[in-house]
Amino acid sequence: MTTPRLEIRNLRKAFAGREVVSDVSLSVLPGQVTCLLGPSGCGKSTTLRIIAGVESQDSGSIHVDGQLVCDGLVSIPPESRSIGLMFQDFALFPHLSVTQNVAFGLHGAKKANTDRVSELLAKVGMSRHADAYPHELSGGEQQRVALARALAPKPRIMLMDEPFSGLDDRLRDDIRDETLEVLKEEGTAVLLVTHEPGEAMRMADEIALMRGGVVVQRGAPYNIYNAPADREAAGFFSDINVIPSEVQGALIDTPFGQFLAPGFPDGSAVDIVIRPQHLKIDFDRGGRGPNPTPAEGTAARGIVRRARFMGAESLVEFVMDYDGSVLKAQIPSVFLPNPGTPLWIMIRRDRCFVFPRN
Ligand SMILES: Nc1ncnc2c1ncn2[C@@H]1O[C@H](COP(=O)(O)OP(=O)(O)OP(=O)(O)O)[C@@H](O)[C@H]1O
Repeated sequence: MTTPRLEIRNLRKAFAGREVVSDVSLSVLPGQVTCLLGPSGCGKSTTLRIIAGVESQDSGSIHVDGQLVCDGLVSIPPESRSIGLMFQDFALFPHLSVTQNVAFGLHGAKKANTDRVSELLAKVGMSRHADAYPHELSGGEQQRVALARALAPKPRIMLMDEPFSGLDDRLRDDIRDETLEVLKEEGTAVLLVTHEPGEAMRMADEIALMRGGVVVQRGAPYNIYNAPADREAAGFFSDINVIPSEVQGALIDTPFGQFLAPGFPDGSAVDIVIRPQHLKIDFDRGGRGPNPTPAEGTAARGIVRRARFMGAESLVEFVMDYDGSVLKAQIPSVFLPNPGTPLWIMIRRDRCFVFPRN
């Protein structure tokens, strides 16, 4: 089994008696990108600062390549942890050129350093700006130099805290992809903090979903998206529809047909959760609606409340006949029915999640 490049066990940290990191454990393999994803204030940055060594934990341990970096007794200083940092306010040194910025953290033979700086500037596509000063560069170019600077000493681990949030949308996608390519080439283990699910899905080999100081789920983006641990985890990645229901005899009766609910006791309240792109829509056919199908179950009628064109898809909201609740459907084409139109909705049963109601 590969030794994790970074391993965190049972990390805890409280500020003024309030625990903001509660029992966080995770590991990152060499060459792997793990995203610490969660809403603002859930303790992501604090976790990162503890790993970097600029904050100390109350308990728990951190190992790098199997070696203890800190626990309650030992603490290796930040500069000896072989950790590169790239934060949102990645400020380059304004009075140093691009080359000098990248070379800043390098010690040892001058020739080797010059080669390393050239190699990295080539990798991040900044060779022709080697003699420029930061104020002469665009935001994206500064970001590339910051990446080269952080990678120059060949850190074993790179910690990145919302590193792309200062960039505009179009540029951000390009820089993310380029950054990922360089990090993979260098084989660095990366722990990246973000509150944006899209960024985590794009960058991560593994996502650690954090909430209230706790990692609630870890897994590959595909698995987290398609098998969320709970209703909040499902809702963090996209809009969700919730159909509140009750279990009787391991079955849930809904306007969309029966669902299996093995393991739930009789009378327990559950939520059936489905993402808007997994609703299917059919026409009214003078009130007859569609025939039930085994895969999609029974259809239920709703009245269009609003339809919006979103560019690549359309978003249609329905007020459902059965209880007046609102369901949202995302349709991958231009589909803009008028408000008041009756339509029928089926839900893809293989895409539904059943969670106990909190
Ligand atoms: N030095 C500190 N002293 C007191 N409270 C702190 C300190 N640092 C962080 N906190 C608190 O700890 C909680 C978690 O903060 P943290 O920065 O780790 O969250 P985050 O998930 O990174 O959020 P964001 O995405 O907004 O940065 C917040 O409520 C914050 O106010």
